[in-house]
Amino acid sequence: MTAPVETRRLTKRYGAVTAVDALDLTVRAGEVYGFLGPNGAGKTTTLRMLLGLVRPTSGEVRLFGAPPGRLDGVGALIEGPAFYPYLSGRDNLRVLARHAGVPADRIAAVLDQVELTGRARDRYATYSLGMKQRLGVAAALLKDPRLVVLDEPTNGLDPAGMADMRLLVRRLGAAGCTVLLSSHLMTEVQELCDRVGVIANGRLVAESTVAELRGDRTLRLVAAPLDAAAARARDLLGADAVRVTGDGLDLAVPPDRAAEVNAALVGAGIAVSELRACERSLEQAFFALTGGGTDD
Ligand SMILES: Nc1ncnc2c1ncn2[C@@H]1O[C@H](COP(=O)(O)OP(=O)(O)OP(=O)(O)O)[C@@H](O)[C@H]1O
Repeated sequence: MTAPVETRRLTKRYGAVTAVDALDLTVRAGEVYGFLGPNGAGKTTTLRMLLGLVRPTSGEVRLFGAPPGRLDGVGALIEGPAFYPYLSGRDNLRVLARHAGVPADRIAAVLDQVELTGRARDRYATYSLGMKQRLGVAAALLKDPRLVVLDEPTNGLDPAGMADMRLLVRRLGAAGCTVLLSSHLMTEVQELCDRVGVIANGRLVAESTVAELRGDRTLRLVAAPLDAAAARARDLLGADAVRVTGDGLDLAVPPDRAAEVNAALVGAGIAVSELRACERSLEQAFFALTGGGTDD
């Protein structure tokens, strides 16, 4: 097992509560992996087990093939970063770098990476929440890790802070760093991640690319009269492929059949006012998988 992250049947019980239930997940080198689930699904517990902060009840964790705990090559922001409020951002990083045996020249590099160079001399206490969070990422990057683990990195941030953090994650990914981030925000995962693991009630209910999870693209049709449109579409595409929803039809066929569908309906004297390709949002896919929701 040499993937950045691999778990086998990873399980954590707290008394009667099974927080994480036989989780098998794999994060591949170089990808941005989104760990998605509603509050209380078991995300934080899983990340803490990955980092060796919580001992699993059973099952196994391997980071780059090794047991967790030896954190070289792994950077993490898992609980709110703890910094000295009266020290500057740079001095806080100096303290951490000294403690971790990291050369001092890394400090300027990581400040630059998280775009805090201009505010590096200011006291931590004067930072916005987004800046505090970015300093937390800077601390996680000090050792130039191959894997970065971020627990809900945009949680509590305002829209601008969220945008900054997402840009930072994208840059890390583009630079070849493997990123594992948890989130309860589907739009965020959809936007940022190459692959996603969906967790509900401690169980992994899906692990795939965002595109695979959304499933096949289909056609959406609005036409009048709708009954006649449905009948003609069933003749053409088969009854199973046609579903009446709201004021239109969902057609479970690839979008490249749009011209053919349009010609058939117009030929039958039906007025087609809308015909477009559509894909499930990750949200719809998530509902379909879990029957539950997130806070998005
Ligand atoms: N130390 C603990 N003792 C008892 N129960 C715990 C403990 N830590 C977590 N749990 C329980 O385990 C379950 C999963 O919690 P966890 O924090 O991992 O979920 P999460 O997906 O990270 O949610 P959130 O986004 O709210 O943090 C919850 O039911 C939680 O109450």
